Amino acid sequence: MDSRMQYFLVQMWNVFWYTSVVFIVLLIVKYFWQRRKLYWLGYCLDGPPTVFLLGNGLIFNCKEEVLFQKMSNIVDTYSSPARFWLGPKLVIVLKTASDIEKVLTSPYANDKDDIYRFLKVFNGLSLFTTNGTMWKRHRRHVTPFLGRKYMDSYLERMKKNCIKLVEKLDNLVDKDDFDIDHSLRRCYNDIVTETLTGHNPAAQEGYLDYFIALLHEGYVLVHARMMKIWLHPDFLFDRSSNGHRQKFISNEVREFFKKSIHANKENAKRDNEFVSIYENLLQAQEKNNVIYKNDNLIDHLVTLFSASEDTTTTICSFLLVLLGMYPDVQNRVVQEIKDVIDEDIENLTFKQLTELKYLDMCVKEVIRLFPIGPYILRKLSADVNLGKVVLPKDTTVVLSFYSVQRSKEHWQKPNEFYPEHFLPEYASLRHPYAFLPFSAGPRSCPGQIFAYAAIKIVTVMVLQSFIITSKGKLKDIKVKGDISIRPIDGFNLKLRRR
Ligand code: HEM
Repeated sequence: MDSRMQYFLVQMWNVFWYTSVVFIVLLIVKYFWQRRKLYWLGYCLDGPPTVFLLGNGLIFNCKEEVLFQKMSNIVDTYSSPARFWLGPKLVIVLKTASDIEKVLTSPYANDKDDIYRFLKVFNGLSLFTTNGTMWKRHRRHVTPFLGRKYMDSYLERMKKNCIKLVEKLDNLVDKDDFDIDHSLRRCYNDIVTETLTGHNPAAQEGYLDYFIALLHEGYVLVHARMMKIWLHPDFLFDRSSNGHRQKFISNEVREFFKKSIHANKENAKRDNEFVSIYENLLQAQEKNNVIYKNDNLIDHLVTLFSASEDTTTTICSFLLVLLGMYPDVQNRVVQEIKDVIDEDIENLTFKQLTELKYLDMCVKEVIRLFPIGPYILRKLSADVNLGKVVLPKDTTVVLSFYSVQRSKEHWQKPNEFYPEHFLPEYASLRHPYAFLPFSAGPRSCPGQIFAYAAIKIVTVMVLQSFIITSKGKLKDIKVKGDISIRPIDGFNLKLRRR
């Protein structure tokens, strides 16, 4: 190769190299520009003056009085166009019942924060991931089928699966401590899938263990992405091994629902009494195609499934472990079950479940201590007046339900398992926004009736057959948080035949 040719090639290489560098820099600038509002500068009301990292931003924790003095400055700065466009997103963490009430009753706090976009990979366009009119349409479409009217029919399916659960647990009687989460998760996967699609996937026979493990991996990936700034760029994440894995899991989940719907159609001739949520959604869509048009009902199924399977399993596991730690409470629940239902599970109705008032108090106390959604994020679509200060449009508010549900101001024994917190005489005096496990307002959880029914029926049937014992006390439970809160050491307990 002569020297001119060599010179030419070197120059070409340099051009290629510098163009690539400029191109990559431009891509990074474009990404940061587009996503600039995903970087937080936050202020947390009511707390010692510390700084902590929440997901992808710094939150300055300071005393409420100090913050409100500073607040007018902050709000003025954010109202200036330069800071508004160039500065990081403004995040305010609210921890008091009255502040949370003002946000949740405002018509300008119904939109989810941008960070929920990472759920789209699983949930598509559905309740979790949409805002505005599209969200309203989905909400009107889905919520009726989670109402009281349908509970007796769902209860029949729940009972059948609980009978199987009791059979399976019978093999573990008098054995060493074991983690109840595994058996409950299988049971709730059967309950939820059957309610949603009409098909029972036989999770309790072990047919779904691989799928359950995949699901958990999927939840962990989504949560990690929400929390870690370096996993945010789609361009990089989609090409990473985690990105490929997430896509694979998402496809598997969707395939699972398509197969379940198909399997139910095959079985429909044998059992045509039960109408699944999918069939109801389909009928409603056919009747009101213009209003309810959603290209993919699978998005709704995946959303309802992911919203219910893990939450009910986790809360019920916490409840059984706590009943094992507090035998007096367990005995009271057992007595109440005898009084209201006796042994007559076959004829058990949804109404009877609602009459189990003490069990209800126990479930509430567990969700108070371990709220599955310890905080939620909303983006304000207009200024919201907190009284002391006006939060500007586009602020992200973090509503910390965990703080308010453990606050001395509202609870006699904030860090203890004390179902009496929910005695009507105490509950009626409490601030209505001091207990918000299902959030409140138009975007509150539409599945709470279903959740209470599913948790109560499993507890009733387990307690009718077994005495639970678990070691330690509430204070010994150390929790970790991924997409839900769960104990680091698992939900360990021991069973004896009752
Ligand atoms: C103990 C169980 C449960 C708890 C503690 C719980 C809690 C919550 C909370 C706090 C929210 C608000 C989230 C936010 O605004 O970011 C929510 C939303 C939601 N939940 Fe639940 N949930 C539970 C069970 C269920 C069940 C069983 C279903 C369905 C059958 C369900 C379906 C949903 C849906 C679809 C939303 C989104 C609502 C919307 O944005 O319009 N949840 N849940």
